[in-house]
Amino acid sequence: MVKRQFPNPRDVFELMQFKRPTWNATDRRLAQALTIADLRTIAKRRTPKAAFDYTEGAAEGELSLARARQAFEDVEFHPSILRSVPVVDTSTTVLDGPSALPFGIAPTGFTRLMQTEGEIAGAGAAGAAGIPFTLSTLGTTSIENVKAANPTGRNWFQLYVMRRREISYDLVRRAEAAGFDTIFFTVDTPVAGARLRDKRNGFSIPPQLTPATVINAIPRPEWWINFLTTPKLEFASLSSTGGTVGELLDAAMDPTISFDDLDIIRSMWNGKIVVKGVQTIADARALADRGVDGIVLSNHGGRQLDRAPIPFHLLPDVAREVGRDLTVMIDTGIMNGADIVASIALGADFTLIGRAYLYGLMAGGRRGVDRTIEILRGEIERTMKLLEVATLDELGPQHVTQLTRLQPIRREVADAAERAAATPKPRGSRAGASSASASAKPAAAKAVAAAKPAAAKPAARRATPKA
Ligand SMILES: Cc1cc2nc3c(=O)[nH]c(=O)nc-3n(C[C@H](O)[C@H](O)[C@H](O)COP(=O)(O)O)c2cc1C
Repeated sequence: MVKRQFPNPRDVFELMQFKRPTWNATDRRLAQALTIADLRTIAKRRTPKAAFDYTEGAAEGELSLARARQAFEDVEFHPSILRSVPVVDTSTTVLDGPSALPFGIAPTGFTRLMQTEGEIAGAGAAGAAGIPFTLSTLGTTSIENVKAANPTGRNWFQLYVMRRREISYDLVRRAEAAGFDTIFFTVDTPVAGARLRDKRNGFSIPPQLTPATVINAIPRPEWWINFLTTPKLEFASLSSTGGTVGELLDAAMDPTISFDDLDIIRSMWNGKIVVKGVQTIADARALADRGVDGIVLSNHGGRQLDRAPIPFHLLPDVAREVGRDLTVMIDTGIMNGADIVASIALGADFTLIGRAYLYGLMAGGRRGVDRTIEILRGEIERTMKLLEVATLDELGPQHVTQLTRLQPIRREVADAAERAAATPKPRGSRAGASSASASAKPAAAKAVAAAKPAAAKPAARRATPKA
C-alpha cells in the first residue's frame, strides 16, 4: 500500500520552474535543433523545393552521397578509460594558420539562393567561431565583400579554371589582393554531374516563376520576401543567361584542364594551394610529388561522378601514402561532429562541411550557421571526452574501426583465390582440363590480382601519425 500525503505547495512551486520564453521565432526554432538533421528539417520547411533540392541533391542516383554518409555511420569508436580528461582542446593548425575547430566551411555555389544572407552569413559565422571560410568561384558574394564580412578571420578561395582562363586568373589576383591565404583548385568538375532533381524541378538560374513555384511559395513567405526585396540573386564572378547550374558549368568549365593549369596557377599565387576532388591514392601521390600544399579527398558531395570512391574509405591509405608530405583534408557526407573526430583519427588533418552549413543557413541565416557550428562543436567535444582524448593530436587509428558493410568485397575474392591456390591441382590438368576448370583459371588469376591491394589493407588502416 503506497503511503499518500497532501502535496506540499513549496514542492509544487519548485516543480514550476518555467524557462523564460524565447520571443524571437528564429532563435526558438534554432534552439530546438539538436542535430544537423534537425536543422535540415527546419530548412526543408522554410525553403522552396527547387532551392532545397539544388542544395540537398546529388548526381544521378545519389549513391556517392548515400554511401559516404553510410561510411561515417559505420564507424565503431574505441574509447580509452580513466585518463582524466576534464577539458578538451579542439584547436588545430592547418596550412600554417590556426583553426579553433578541425573543420572549415566548404565552397558552395549560388549560396544566396538558399537564404538571402548567403556567403556573408557563412563568412561572418566562420570568423566568429575562428574557423576558415571558403568562397566558391560560383559564389553569390564578391571576394571583396566576403573579406569585409570576415576581416580578421581566414578566407580561402575555391577556383574553377574555366574555358576563358583570364576570368580565373583575374579571380586569383583579386583573392590575393584581398588577403585570402589559400586557393582550392577543384578538379572533379570537367563537366557537370547529372543533377536530376534540378532537371525535374525545372530549376534555372536565375530562378523563374512557374505555376508550380508559386504554389510552392505559399507556405514559405519569408524566403520569397527576402528574395524579392534584396539585391538580385546572381553569380558574383560569372554572368549567366538562364539554364540549370549544370548547364552553366558545362558552358564555363573546360574538360581539357590538366596538371599544366595547376602549374600556371601555382606560379601566379603566393599563398597555399590545395587540390580539391582527389579520389585515388595515385593522384594523391602525384600531387604530393608536384609539391602542392594539400589535397581534399572529396567527391564533391556526390554531385559529380555517381558511384565515386567513398572519401572516408580512401582516407587511411592516402594518409599513409602522403600524410607526411602534405595536408590531407576530407569532405562529403559529414553530418555530425563524430564524423569529423573519426576522420582526424584516421589521418585527416582537417575536414570541410558543405550541406551541414547550408542546412543551418536555410534554417535561420547567420544564426542558423552559428547553430551548425555550435552543434558540431558540441558533438566533437563530447566525442573526444567520451574517447578520453584531450587534444586532436591524441586521436589515432586505435580509436576507430571502419565497419565493413561498404568495403569492397576484395577480401572474399582474395580468400577464394587463396583457397583455389592451396588446392592441389589434379595431375595432367593442363593437358586434359575440362572446360569448367579452364574457365576457372582466369577467374582465380583475377582474384589473385585483386587480392594484392587487399593484402596491404590492415596495415593501411593505421594512418600516418602526424609529426
Ligand atoms: C549546393 C552545393 C554547391 C556546391 N558548389 C561547389 C562549388 O562551387 N565548388 C566546389 O568546389 N564545390 C562545391 N560543392 C561541393 C562542396 O564544396 C563539398 O565538397 C561538399 O558539399 C561536401 O559534401 P557535404 O555537402 O556532404 O558536406 C557544392 C556543394 C553543394 C551542396
